[in-house]
Amino acid sequence: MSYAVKEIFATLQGEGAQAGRAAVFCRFAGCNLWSGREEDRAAAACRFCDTDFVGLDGPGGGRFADAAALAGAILRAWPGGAARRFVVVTGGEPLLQLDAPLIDALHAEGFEIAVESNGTVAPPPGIDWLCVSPKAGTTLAVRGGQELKLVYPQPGLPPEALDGLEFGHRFLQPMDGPEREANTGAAMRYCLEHPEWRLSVQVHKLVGFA
Ligand SMILES: C[S@@+](CC[C@H](N)C(=O)[O-])C[C@H]1O[C@@H](n2cnc3c(N)ncnc32)[C@H](O)[C@@H]1O
Ligand SMILES: Nc1nc2[nH]cc(C(=O)O)c2c(=O)[nH]1
Ligand code: SF4
Ligand SMILES: [Mg+2]
Repeated sequence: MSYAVKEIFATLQGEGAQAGRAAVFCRFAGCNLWSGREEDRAAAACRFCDTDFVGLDGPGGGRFADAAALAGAILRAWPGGAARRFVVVTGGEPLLQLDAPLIDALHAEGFEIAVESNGTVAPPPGIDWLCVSPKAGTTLAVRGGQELKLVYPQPGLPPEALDGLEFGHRFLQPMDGPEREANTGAAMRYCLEHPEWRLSVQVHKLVGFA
């Protein structure tokens, strides 16, 4: 299978339990919950997205003919040596494209593989760190993983609705947008009253990196 990739770049993970860790980000093009076009946002299943995942035109983006070609591009973007190689596969919705050949090729290059998913698509085996960020009104195809990261607040999806899921870490990530400050305060209050949840601030936006 070929892969449609918006961008590949190295930066620090800005969110969740791995925040601060060096990573190559591989952002796949396309999502099943929004076309990515502003004129479609109001009618989309996911309406608060902060990301441009349309097209192949970002830094390092393009169409990759096979897993070896994409894993090679990801390795070339890794700034460090052989130790602690870490790739964050995101999008768009990465589980529309991430498959066993790419997982095997990245593992063969020594990468630990993290995935950022909306949880509506069943993951292939072999992912080392699965972060699921559920979206109100959608049906989860995933019941567990390493990290649950709920954008907060979401009308129709209170944190309590996710009580039965099996994740090692639970984060509330304040919804960015015009209400970010108020949403951060609300998320803090929820975490204080429900200590099984922790706050995930999007460090890259605060510090000003990608
Ligand atoms: C752009 S998404 C891509 C991965 C996948 N489609 C998903 O939604 O999890 C990456 C992360 O950003 C979060 N996110 C998107 N828009 C956001 C916003 N406006 N404020 C805070 N987090 C946001 C998502 O919930 C997800 O955890
Ligand atoms: N620094 C940084 N950390 C991130 N963690 C998840 C991101 C994403 O867009 O999936 C992201 C991102 O876009 N930048
Ligand atoms: S599911 Fe993820 S990539 Fe898709 S629109 Fe929502 S936040 Fe953006
Ligand atoms: Mg982002």
